[in-house]
Amino acid sequence: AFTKKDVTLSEDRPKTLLLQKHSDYLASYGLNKDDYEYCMTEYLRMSGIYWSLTAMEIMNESSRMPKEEIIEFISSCQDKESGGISASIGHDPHMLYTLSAIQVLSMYDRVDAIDAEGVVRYVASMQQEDGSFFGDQWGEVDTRFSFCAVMCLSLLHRLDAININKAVDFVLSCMNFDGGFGSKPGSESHAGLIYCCVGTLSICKRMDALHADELAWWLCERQLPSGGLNGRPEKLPDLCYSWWVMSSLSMLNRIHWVDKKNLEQFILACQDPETGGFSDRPGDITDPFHTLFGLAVGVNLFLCFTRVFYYSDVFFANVNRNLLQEYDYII
Ligand SMILES: COc1ccc(S(=O)(=O)N2Cc3cc(-c4ccc(C=O)o4)ccc3N(Cc3cncn3C)C[C@H]2Cc2ccc(O)cc2)cc1
Ligand SMILES: [Zn+2]
Repeated sequence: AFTKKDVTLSEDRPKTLLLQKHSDYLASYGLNKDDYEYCMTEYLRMSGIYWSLTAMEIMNESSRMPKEEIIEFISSCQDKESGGISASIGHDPHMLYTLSAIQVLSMYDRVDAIDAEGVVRYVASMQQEDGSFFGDQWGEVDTRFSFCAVMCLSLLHRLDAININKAVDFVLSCMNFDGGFGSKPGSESHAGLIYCCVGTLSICKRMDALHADELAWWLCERQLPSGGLNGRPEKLPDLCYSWWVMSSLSMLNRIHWVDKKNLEQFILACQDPETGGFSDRPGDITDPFHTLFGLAVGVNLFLCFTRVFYYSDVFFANVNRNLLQEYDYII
């Protein structure tokens, strides 16, 4: 049966970045602790804080976030015994939330608020004989956790704590004939995992090992007539894939292979002028996750930043303030 493979953008879609709306949306997210979505996302709270803070930083509005409360929360989420950090108080430590915590503390320059050596010990303890990384004590392997490990240790200036060559060997063992990467050896190529693998190789200074042209070709093939990008062939476009694809292309210095004007339209159409925030596709419910990635790519594309747009830059969101001023985006 024929299934819809793209979306059509409506005429009355937003045509500019509604930055004040997004700032208000993120500032009020989580104020009402009984809010349904807030309660349902307790299991990823640490990452939710990271996504909201980074989005606010991109808009130069991070002063609206409760800094001291966040730092206190992170400190109480570190597991004293393993050194790892959990998504919420009383949850199990995990590589995903350990990275989010270190990214937030790095943005606040408050890594001193936790036992950094304990974090290093936890991350190193997750590396396996084949160079891969577990996500937590239960032993799930995924190239996402390779990225978490090297990004986290890079922020702590402690890459010496793991076997870099074996980490690189495992990532390369996940490369497919299309130049892309999956979660494990033999897994099909997926834009989110390509971002993790390219980011890992970039931090390990092994971009030479990539088949850059084949990979960039597969990435720019993600763009659909609506301007949006999907994560795999035959899938619907989804805003967050704009980030996974565009950041990967940026690291490959082939960002010009995508139709930016078309993509910009799709990104702006994913804004909700009522609630504020971005959703995965026009008309869906907005969330902090898609709001970060919509802003990260939107602000870059829309303001035509010349600077190379790297995974680490967006995490520090050291956005060029005067460029935002130039486009009178100061809110
Ligand atoms: C709504 O269903 C999901 C499915 C998976 C997840 S996830 O945690 O595995 N994850 C991140 C993610 C988060 C949200 C979300 C909603 C509210 C908040 C508050 O901060 O965040 C929503 C989706 C989402 N996904 C799922 C997704 C995104 N686009 C399409 N889908 C199906 C991504 C998912 C995997 C992930 C990606 C990056 C990352 O740093 C961590 C996890 C979360 C909700
Ligand atoms: Zn998405």
